[in-house]
Amino acid sequence: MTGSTSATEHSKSASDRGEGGRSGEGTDETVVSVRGLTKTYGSGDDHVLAVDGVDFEIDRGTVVGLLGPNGAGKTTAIKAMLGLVVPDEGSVTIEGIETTDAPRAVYRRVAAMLEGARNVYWRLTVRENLRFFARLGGHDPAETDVRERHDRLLEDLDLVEKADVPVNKLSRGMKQKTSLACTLARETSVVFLDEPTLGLDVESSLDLRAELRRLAERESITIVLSSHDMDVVEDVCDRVIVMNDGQVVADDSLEELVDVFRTQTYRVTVDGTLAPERRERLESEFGADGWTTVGDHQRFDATLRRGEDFYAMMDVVRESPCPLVTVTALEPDLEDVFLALTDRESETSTAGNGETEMGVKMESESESESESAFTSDTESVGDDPQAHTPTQTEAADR
Ligand SMILES: Nc1ncnc2c1ncn2[C@@H]1O[C@H](COP(=O)(O)OP(=O)(O)OP(=O)(O)O)[C@@H](O)[C@H]1O
Repeated sequence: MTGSTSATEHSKSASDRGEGGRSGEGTDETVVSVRGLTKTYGSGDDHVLAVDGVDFEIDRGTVVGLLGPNGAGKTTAIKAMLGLVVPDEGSVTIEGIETTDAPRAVYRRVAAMLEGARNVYWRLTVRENLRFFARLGGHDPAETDVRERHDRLLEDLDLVEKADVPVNKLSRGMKQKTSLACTLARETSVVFLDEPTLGLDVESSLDLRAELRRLAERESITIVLSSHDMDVVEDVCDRVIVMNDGQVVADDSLEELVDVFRTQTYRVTVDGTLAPERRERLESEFGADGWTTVGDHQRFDATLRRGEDFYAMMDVVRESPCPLVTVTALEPDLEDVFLALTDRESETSTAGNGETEMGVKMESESESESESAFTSDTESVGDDPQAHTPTQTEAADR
């Protein structure tokens, strides 16, 4: 895909300059290392190449946004990083430990919030949940440092007043915050978060973003998050990895990625109305969108994949009987970058809540390799959490 290639090339050159690209040889600070990761589901004609030779490294204390359209391979990559999927080829290490060699040692170093509020025990209070999840990870909740950690989480996530309230009596946003607090209830090196701000009001979302930044900056926790809320990604992430068709199509600092597209997003205004065929051509060849009519003028926006596309697009406009009025360079946002990279503008669906679906969805997964103990943290307990049967690892770790 042209757009992807061009952006990746930019990323690589930025990386060569040491300005933000992170792929390459690991360093002492490398916490997550993914090398040549390949995973195929099924076989024969029905096989799906979900992840295709993915490489990246993540340094300690970095907040990484893993983005990509539906089916891009994000979930599979995350599951491989958690040790829930066995790669066909390649390897994943967490703090130097191969996930396939020592899954239990890896579980102690990672935590994940994969299904939002569904991973906590609704009949237990917020504090009881925190204590439970700390114990699950081998920490004694009565120890001073664990207690202090829980108090701080309650404080930071504005849950102090609700600490002794059963989770099923909380609002959706508070459940979500409880879930995040439980994910952080024990000390780990890496935290994977799927849509961490989903369902939160603006204030809670901002609190949570601040907490994530604090965790990364003060506690050097490495965070990998997926979100379809580009504001969250722009606010919280140091770095963005974009996947498409099983491959990494961009991996760079947020600033570099947006910079790459800064000179490539335009608003074009013409006098009159372009013919439908010409409009269709601008849409299909240059991704024109945002069509608006203002008085006698019509305008559209386009984020171009290559510099030379600008001239080609202007030729299409100039061939029309509508005189060109203005062309303005626009400041792109991460969503423009994402759409240009993944070439999926027309395919990107809109969820019922009006938000664009770009994040990881974990809920419908059920596969043979996922029976590992890690799922204990992510088990859906719905309305009857007490019915939960501890898995082997829960029992072993208690
Ligand atoms: N258990 C499975 N069995 C067969 N195919 C699978 C399985 N899990 C994922 N796939 C396929 O692998 C590809 C990558 O899926 P994956 O879930 O990793 O992508 P994703 O980027 O997380 O997508 P989404 O955002 O929709 O969750 C898709 O084509 C998907 O249909």
